[in-house]
Amino acid sequence: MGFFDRLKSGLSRSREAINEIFYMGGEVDEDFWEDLEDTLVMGDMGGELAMRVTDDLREQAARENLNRADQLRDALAKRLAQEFRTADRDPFEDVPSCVLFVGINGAGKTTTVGKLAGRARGEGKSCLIGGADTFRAAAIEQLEVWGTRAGVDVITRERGADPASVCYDVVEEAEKRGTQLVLIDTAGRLHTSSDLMRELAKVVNVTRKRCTSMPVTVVLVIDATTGQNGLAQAKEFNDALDLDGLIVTKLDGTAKGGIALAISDQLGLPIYRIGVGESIDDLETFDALDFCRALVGEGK
Ligand SMILES: Nc1nc2c(ncn2[C@@H]2O[C@H](COP(=O)(O)OP(=O)(O)OP(=O)(O)O)[C@@H](O)[C@H]2O)c(=O)[nH]1
Repeated sequence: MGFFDRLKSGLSRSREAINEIFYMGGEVDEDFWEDLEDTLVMGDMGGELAMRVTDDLREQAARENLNRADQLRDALAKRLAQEFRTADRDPFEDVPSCVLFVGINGAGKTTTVGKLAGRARGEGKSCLIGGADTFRAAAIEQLEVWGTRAGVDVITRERGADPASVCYDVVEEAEKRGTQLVLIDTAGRLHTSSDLMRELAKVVNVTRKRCTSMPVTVVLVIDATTGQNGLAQAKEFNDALDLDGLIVTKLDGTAKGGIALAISDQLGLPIYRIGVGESIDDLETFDALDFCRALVGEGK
């Protein structure tokens, strides 16, 4: 299955709900607008965004005399796409670059680091992975497996070592080697644990301070299937770490997809990549219009 089909299949829950209103009568009436707004809210986009988008589309329909639902489908995708923030810079393309990955347990950080390292090597970029998850021996092993798969060296320390010191080591080694892309995996943590968040802030600050030779980007990896709770998570991480952007994983799963939009919009953060599967190639550059067409049902 190609990337777009995977994304479409992952977003089928949201799309089916939207399909229902588009197929219902055909003629746009008051019920259509109400149903549209409700469906967007149910798709995890949040009430304010759903209202704003519905109101704008309603004005457009009146202005352009679009009175059949099927005429509005692509207009909806285009309108939703405008809500995503765009990135000034792509931290995986514009090298040299150092990227720190943060997020709750199981969000997909390690997998994403592995996929990005594989992609970088495929493009002929030099890459180094830092394993700053020193809490779990299994986490270090998992990262090493990904490093071997991608053909990229992993710098880490023994279990229990200070994670900030790993960042220090990996930046030093990257500078010595002239590495183009540094990817640092951190330990998963609950956004509600203030001690762990403080420790993570230290890791981020040490890296930002130590790494003067290249820009440091802090990326929150978020599992799209977490629904509305994802927004609360993202807010906590952003408050503690001043995030630069997002990677949304598991969009091939049973995600509603709207949460990606809600977070990007509310926190003003771009989405750099999306994860659409577990294997090394299942990562794509985010394209807002493609994403919204998969969500709304107007595929390429
Ligand atoms: N379907 C699907 N599964 C994914 C995706 N990304 C990651 N996973 C799976 O999610 C699970 C957790 O991924 P990890 O990369 O270990 O997550 P993590 O954030 O590093 O987890 P911690 O080390 O506990 O913090 C694994 O089983 C991955 O294969 C994705 O885009 N799609």
